[in-house]
Amino acid sequence: MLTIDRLSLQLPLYVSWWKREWATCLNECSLKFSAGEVHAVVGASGAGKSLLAYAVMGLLPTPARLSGQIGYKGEPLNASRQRKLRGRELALIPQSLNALDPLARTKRQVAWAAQRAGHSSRHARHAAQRALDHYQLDARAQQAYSHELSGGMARRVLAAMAHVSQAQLVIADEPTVGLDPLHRQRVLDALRGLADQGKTVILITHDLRHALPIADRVTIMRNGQQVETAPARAFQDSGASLTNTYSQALWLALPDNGFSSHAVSHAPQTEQEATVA
Ligand SMILES: Nc1ncnc2c1ncn2[C@@H]1O[C@H](COP(=O)(O)OP(=O)(O)OP(=O)(O)O)[C@@H](O)[C@H]1O
Ligand code: NI
Repeated sequence: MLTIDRLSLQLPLYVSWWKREWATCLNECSLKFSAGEVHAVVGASGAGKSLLAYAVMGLLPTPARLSGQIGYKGEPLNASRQRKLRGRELALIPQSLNALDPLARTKRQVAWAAQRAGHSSRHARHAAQRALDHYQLDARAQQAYSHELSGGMARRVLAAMAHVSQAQLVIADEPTVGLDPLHRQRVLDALRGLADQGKTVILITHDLRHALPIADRVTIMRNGQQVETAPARAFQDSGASLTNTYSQALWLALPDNGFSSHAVSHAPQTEQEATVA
């Protein structure tokens, strides 16, 4: 469905106002995402998760140096295809709440997302209403402008927009940050539901604990590199079937597993270090 092959990304880093260097933000990432699965991409802040999402959607900042291949349904996903499919076949629930249009009320904004996906305007209004109800956005929230919404409400509006897009591929970038447990569960269940309908769902999160119950596979990222891709069931007991010490440390650091956060910060960066350690 979606294949990422040796994707590397460098972005400019201004070491002083006249001197620009290129910082490697993604380093030879190769990933495959299949229809019908929730594939979680998990890593600490700055690991490169959002940039991976932007690279797939064609929303990287410029200038950027990108190498490697991205394929979608067997064909290269180039810039013109990304433009054509974005908001239709490819949907992103962005991490930043600034993605909401400050000049449109909630309901209109969700209806636009549905219309963009190809619904007639009447259908779009219905689809928007269903999605808004699903995410428990009440009449007041539906009439509100984005600055009048709480962070958690705004995040649910973004989820509703992705929901109405009818996309084949949904990338949800930290979709549950700031949500209470009930709403978090609704969003996660909705993502699982999309995968069960045969769609491809990429769940980006720093929280392995929330991802595991709905994920089929998990990719752990660190410092722009993909550390390991494993089935979600590998994250159990002592994590012995995980091949990488950092993935194991992330798993063991979860509160129910002994809470050894020391292990995460001291996990070796590379396999080479792991052998040395
Ligand atoms: N527009 C940009 N220009 C330069 N560097 C950037 C830009 N956006 C991100 N970076 C750098 O790329 C790295 C990865 O960023 P990214 O946003 O993908 O991390 P992330 O894994 O999504 O983190 P978080 O969990 O905090 O959202 C970071 O070191 C960040 O500083
Ligand atoms: Ni991010």
